[in-house]
Amino acid sequence: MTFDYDLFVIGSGSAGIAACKQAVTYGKRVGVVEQEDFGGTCINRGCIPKKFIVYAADFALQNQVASSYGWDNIQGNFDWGRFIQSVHQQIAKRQQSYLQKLQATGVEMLQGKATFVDAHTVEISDRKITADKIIIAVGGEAIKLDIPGAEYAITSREMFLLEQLPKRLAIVGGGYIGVEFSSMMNAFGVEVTLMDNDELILSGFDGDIRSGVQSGLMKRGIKFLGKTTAEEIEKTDRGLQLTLSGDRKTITVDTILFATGRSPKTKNLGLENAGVEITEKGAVQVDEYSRTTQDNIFAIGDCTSRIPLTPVARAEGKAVAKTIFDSSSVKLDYNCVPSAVFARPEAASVGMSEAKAKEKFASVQCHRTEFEALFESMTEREDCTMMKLVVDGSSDRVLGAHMVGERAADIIQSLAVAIKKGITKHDFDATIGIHPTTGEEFLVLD
Ligand SMILES: Cc1cc2nc3c(=O)[nH]c(=O)nc-3n(C[C@H](O)[C@H](O)[C@H](O)COP(=O)(O)OP(=O)(O)OC[C@H]3O[C@@H](n4cnc5c(N)ncnc54)[C@H](O)[C@@H]3O)c2cc1C
Ligand SMILES: NC(=O)c1ccc[n+]([C@@H]2O[C@H](COP(=O)([O-])OP(=O)(O)OC[C@H]3O[C@@H](n4cnc5c(N)ncnc54)[C@H](O)[C@@H]3O)[C@@H](O)[C@H]2O)c1
Repeated sequence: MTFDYDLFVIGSGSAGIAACKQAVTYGKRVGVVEQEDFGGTCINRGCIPKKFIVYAADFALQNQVASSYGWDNIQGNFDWGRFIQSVHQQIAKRQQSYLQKLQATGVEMLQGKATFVDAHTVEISDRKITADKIIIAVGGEAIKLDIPGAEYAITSREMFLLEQLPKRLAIVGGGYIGVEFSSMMNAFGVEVTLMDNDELILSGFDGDIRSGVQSGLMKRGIKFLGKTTAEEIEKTDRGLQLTLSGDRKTITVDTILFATGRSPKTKNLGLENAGVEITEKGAVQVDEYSRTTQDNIFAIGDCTSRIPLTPVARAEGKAVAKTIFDSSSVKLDYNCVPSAVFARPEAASVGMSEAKAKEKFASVQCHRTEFEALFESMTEREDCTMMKLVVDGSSDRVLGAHMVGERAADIIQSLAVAIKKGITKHDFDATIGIHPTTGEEFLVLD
């Protein structure tokens, strides 16, 4: 049987594009379909626009302490409308260059919503295309709580479309998105109330990261409500009235952000027509080679709910194209995937948390420090830096590294290479640092 494509990819996000780019290197006929903006979440409404907002917010934070460094009369006027417009222009420019580069590789790009007709056929509008192999890379979407008045709340997607900053913002969910937006919005002067089901923010991270970031946010005036969720939203003439769980107290705000996680975008994709099964939570069921329950169909990225991060999505895309078209199957190693929370204070981690390590190893040693960074010592701000190495006591191998503080993401990124390679605490001690930096403190931990 002949097909229109050797490989057809549904979804042009980080995962789908990486798969396309790798597949064309084998001289294959590759097509990709996108129902929204090419490039997916990361470049259009995720990591990239978010990082621009982090940079904008940093000016506000630096301005607050500039007088400690001899600066007078720092201008304090921030024009969100002008700024967010520039962000969208920058995104459009990046998207254009992204599209041109992809087109140049010979990948055919189609616009529209794809649904499966059968295991080799996909329908896009009224057109049917056939492919030998198909990759599902449809990503995820924010979960909206099912509570009365939920229609008045927004998700991270709409945060990038705000025409003006709210005066009062409530954020439900203290994970990556809730913490990052509470940090950015607080820097712009927005009154932020953050809440989470759990006692501490950032579930899944090492305990010292959770408490370190939480106390850093609270010192900056963010109000945190632990073991709390939203039960009801009502629109009043004073704003949005949010009823909290527990004692059913209410708070009134201008904007409510739901940031309680994301779910795979697998509904209405016709997966049942193709024999592709999903898990209870809607993720496409895959094996370690990203194969679905149908032989010729694969799934990668956020829609598989493995580790929903851009670099992982990209790596899965590359690996699956190699598995499909190279002679050997490529199994991705999910150990030591670093990640960061771009809040202020910033936090980053790689490898095992102290709690995880203690579950797995008989003897675990933690080497930890907490100090005031050089930059902060000239100011009256009380930001604290925390660094921690989790070490297997019997082999001296470093199992995890965790940091809260300036440049945590970049520092942990570099340590990730060494830790993945099996570096020991002795190797850290034997390495000479760069002075004066924050990172050098990882090399002198007691
Ligand atoms: C606010 C926010 C900030 C983030 N920040 C970071 C960060 O700093 N670092 C990081 O590593 N990760 C971050 N992430 C996560 C990261 O964006 C995702 O892990 C990554 O984009 C996943 O890529 P993907 O290709 O799996 O999915 P996506 O990028 O979501 O791409 C899926 C694409 O498929 C398309 N699609 C869906 N269904 C169909 C269909 N039926 N037909 C055609 N097209 C379809 C969608 O329109 C979408 O464009 C962030 C996410 C959010 C929401
Ligand atoms: N810097 C980054 O790499 C980055 C940034 C943003 C998003 N992301 C990715 O996007 C994904 C989604 O982010 P997210 O922040 O929406 O999810 P998340 O899973 O990181 O956090 C969700 C939080 O909401 C809480 N929660 C769940 N239900 C709740 C409820 N009903 N009431 C109150 N709290 C509730 C959870 O305890 C958790 O702390 C992340 O898992 C991450 O992979 C990454």
